[in-house]
Amino acid sequence: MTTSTMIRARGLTKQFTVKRERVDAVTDLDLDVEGGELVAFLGPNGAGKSTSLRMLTTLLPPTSGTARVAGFDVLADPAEVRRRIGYIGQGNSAGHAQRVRDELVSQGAFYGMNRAHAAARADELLESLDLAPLAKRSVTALSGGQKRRLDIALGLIHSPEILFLDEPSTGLDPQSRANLWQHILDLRRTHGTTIFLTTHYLDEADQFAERIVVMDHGRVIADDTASALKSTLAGDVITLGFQSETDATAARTTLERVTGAAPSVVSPTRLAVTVPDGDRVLPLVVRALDALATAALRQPTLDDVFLSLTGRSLREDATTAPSEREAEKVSA
Ligand SMILES: Nc1ncnc2c1ncn2[C@@H]1O[C@H](COP(=O)(O)OP(=O)(O)OP(=O)(O)O)[C@@H](O)[C@H]1O
Repeated sequence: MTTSTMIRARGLTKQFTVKRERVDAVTDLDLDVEGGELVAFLGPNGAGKSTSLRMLTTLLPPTSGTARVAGFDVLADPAEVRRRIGYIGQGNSAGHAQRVRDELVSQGAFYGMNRAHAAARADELLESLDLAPLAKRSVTALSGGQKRRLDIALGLIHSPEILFLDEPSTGLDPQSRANLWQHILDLRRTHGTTIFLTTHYLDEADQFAERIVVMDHGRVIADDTASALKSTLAGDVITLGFQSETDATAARTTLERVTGAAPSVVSPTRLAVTVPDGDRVLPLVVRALDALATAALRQPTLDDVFLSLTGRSLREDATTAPSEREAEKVSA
């Protein structure tokens, strides 16, 4: 482990037993994160992201395997790990009826900071997270986006070297999401904080994280930059919509013959196929398929990467059509 390695996990595994059945939540997680990296953990519901985060933050003991975070072993030295990390879970940590600034100062006291030090740090964070005008407001009177920013301030009060965020932007409107991301990026730029977060929003992971770790069924199935992951799918994605599941199923053989590529099932009535030269292939596909309802051509997204790795879509609502250059309607 080099001095700047912030996370080093080897064979990290967590099994739960639910009604005598074994649940393999995380299996053999190997992970190295260097100081200053911004890593996004992606995966469908139940993939094992939160369980991984909870093991790395000492909240959950692993069934087997090891992890060192900020230089300390999560099992042997949990207190040392906690001193050096911030963790913001899915629920709100900021839930009390205290005033915003008082909540921060109390949190500092929890970490053993003296009052003057905690107050000075609270003021610094209120400023950098755009919360200064709300310092005297009761926490319960904050909006969702403001509360999430306060959560982040609470996680940062003791100046951690690494910040873990579990779905920081879930439930926020697009403007608050963009604002929150601005703050996360600023933090990294100004303090060099290592940031490890989970998200369901593929677009924000694509845009902001320099490294994407994809998890499925408790295992890491991809780990690279967004552009490297997408470039493994060199070419264009043709997405086709059908009136019925029967039509979609019947079209698969023809589609494979015309394009020379195996189609993926996006939803019961939607197929996708990746081809090197979409402009040339799309008209051939449209001519060959009678029962086609919609056809669209676009660049690959992270969802296409997941689809090609697993045969399933990462979108929570896989039946929702993508907005990008959507559907030239070709037949009814
Ligand atoms: N305390 C627990 N007891 C039993 N099973 C659990 C427990 N916590 C998680 N699991 C199971 O472990 C698996 C992984 O769950 P986890 O919450 O880590 O997934 P996730 O990727 O974070 O999902 P989401 O995106 O929905 O938050 C799931 O099958 C889940 O039901």
